[in-house]
Amino acid sequence: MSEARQVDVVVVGLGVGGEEVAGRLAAAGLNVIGVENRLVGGECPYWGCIPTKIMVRAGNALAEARRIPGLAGKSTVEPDWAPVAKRIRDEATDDWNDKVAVDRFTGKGGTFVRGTASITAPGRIRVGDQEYAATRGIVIATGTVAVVPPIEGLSGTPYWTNREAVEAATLPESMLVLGGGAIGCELAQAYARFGVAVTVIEGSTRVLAMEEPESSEVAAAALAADGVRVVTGVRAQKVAHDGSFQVTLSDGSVLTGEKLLVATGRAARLGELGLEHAGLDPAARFLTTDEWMRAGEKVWAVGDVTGNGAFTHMAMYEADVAVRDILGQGGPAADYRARPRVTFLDPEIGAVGMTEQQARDAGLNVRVGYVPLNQTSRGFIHGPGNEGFLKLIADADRGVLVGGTTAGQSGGEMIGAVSVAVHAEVPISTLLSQIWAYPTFHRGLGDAMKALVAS
Ligand SMILES: Cc1cc2nc3c(=O)[nH]c(=O)nc-3n(C[C@H](O)[C@H](O)[C@H](O)COP(=O)(O)OP(=O)(O)OC[C@H]3O[C@@H](n4cnc5c(N)ncnc54)[C@H](O)[C@@H]3O)c2cc1C
Ligand SMILES: NC(=O)c1ccc[n+]([C@@H]2O[C@H](COP(=O)([O-])OP(=O)(O)OC[C@H]3O[C@@H](n4cnc5c(N)ncnc54)[C@H](O)[C@@H]3O)[C@@H](O)[C@H]2O)c1
Repeated sequence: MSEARQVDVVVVGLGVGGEEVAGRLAAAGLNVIGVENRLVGGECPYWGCIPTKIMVRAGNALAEARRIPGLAGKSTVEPDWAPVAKRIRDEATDDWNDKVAVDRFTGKGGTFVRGTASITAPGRIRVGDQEYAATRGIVIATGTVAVVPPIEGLSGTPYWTNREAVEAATLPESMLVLGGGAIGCELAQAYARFGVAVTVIEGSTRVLAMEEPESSEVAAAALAADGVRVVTGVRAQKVAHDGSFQVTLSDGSVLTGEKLLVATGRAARLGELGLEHAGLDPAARFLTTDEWMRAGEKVWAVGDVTGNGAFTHMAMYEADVAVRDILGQGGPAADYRARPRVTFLDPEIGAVGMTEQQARDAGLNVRVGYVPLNQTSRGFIHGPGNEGFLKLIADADRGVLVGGTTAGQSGGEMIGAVSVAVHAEVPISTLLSQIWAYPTFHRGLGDAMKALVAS
């Protein structure tokens, strides 16, 4: 092994969070090593947000065209996956090539190392034969991978995760989806809109189980409207593959499909990082951090690996906090009260902060304002495709919103207004006196505010 190379910072994993940290520290003049064992940019641009939202955009165009009868005449829709696969391959991922992203990082003055990094001692990282001594510290941004549950027969089969589902140049005739969370639901609807016969198998009693129950109802109805079969409250017990998949469920029934997509959650793989050499627990599920993203002595962690919310905007947010801490710039520490999320179904389901149940569990004096979207002016105007609702959650004692859900057309955009209110703790009295443009979807938030104070 060659002698340890002295640097300021080593960033392990150059996904969304790591690339942001490494790039900004390098641009600030630090001597930064960025290590990535797959593609710089991580899951989001190559197998996550961007390609799946390209699918969603295409599927939504088909769905909107199918709404023309009754609204604007006749339509004939002939779905074709080829332009979607082409956009993903050529425009979004450069055929899964990260040269542009590597150049972006080195252009800021960083040193890129392709390989798998592990900690060998406090402040020390090894990649292959080279050791690095990081005087300022180490940033761990290694993300998560798809969880593959220990179901009998599954591991030996050619099941898909989000990666194969995103890389598919052609579509199967049928697909079973294990898991009705964000990944399962989004991919199920997108595939179904291109003619794939999709069945979602969700172990808990409802899809999108982390969100409001009303969100689960809207999501289940939307999937059903696109021909997706959703079975809930059953778990897969056995998987067999003989060209197609047979999945035996806990109620004894057997489902078949050409492909099987496993979308049962994500896990940080901490066991392979040598964390024990830095005084951290390699058996933990996630790396616990303080409000400055410090996981230990001269160790920071950002993104999915912290378990604070597996979203690109969370990785970027935590990266910003860590960078400011490393550079001694101060500013606000991490604050998770107004964590937004959007499930990109049609209708979109935006949410921020607490659900009603979370607020009740926290012992708050909860008030709820609820409005079905089709009872708002814009919902009525919109007609077909106007499913959804607006739900606001208030802490009546403090007179502020602590959460909300905006399900419907532009639900992901509408949640921005609720995010501001939760983040800035805008008094409900101020929100009530706000003027909401007519007839926008977001004007429904004014209706929900009135329903809240009347409740
Ligand atoms: C199908 C899908 C759709 C999604 N859609 C959305 C969405 O619409 N909106 C949203 O906000 N989020 C979405 N997400 C989540 C989003 O992709 C993640 O939250 C985000 O990528 C997390 O960034 P990260 O930097 O923490 O980790 P990652 O992007 O996972 O990057 C971590 C990187 O570290 C590398 N690495 C790991 N270990 C090592 C090691 N020892 N040495 C070197 N390199 C290593 C990995 O190869 C990886 O490239 C989606 C995810 C999936 C799977
Ligand atoms: N629009 C977005 O922002 C977006 C989109 C996709 C993914 N993501 C991120 O990625 C994360 C992971 O997504 P995900 O959908 O894989 O995970 P998830 O945790 O959101 O959902 C997994 C689902 O699988 C179910 N499940 C687990 N084991 C099962 C089994 N054996 N049989 C049947 N069902 C089972 C769970 O009950 C759960 O509902 C999300 O939580 C989110 O943070 C975000």
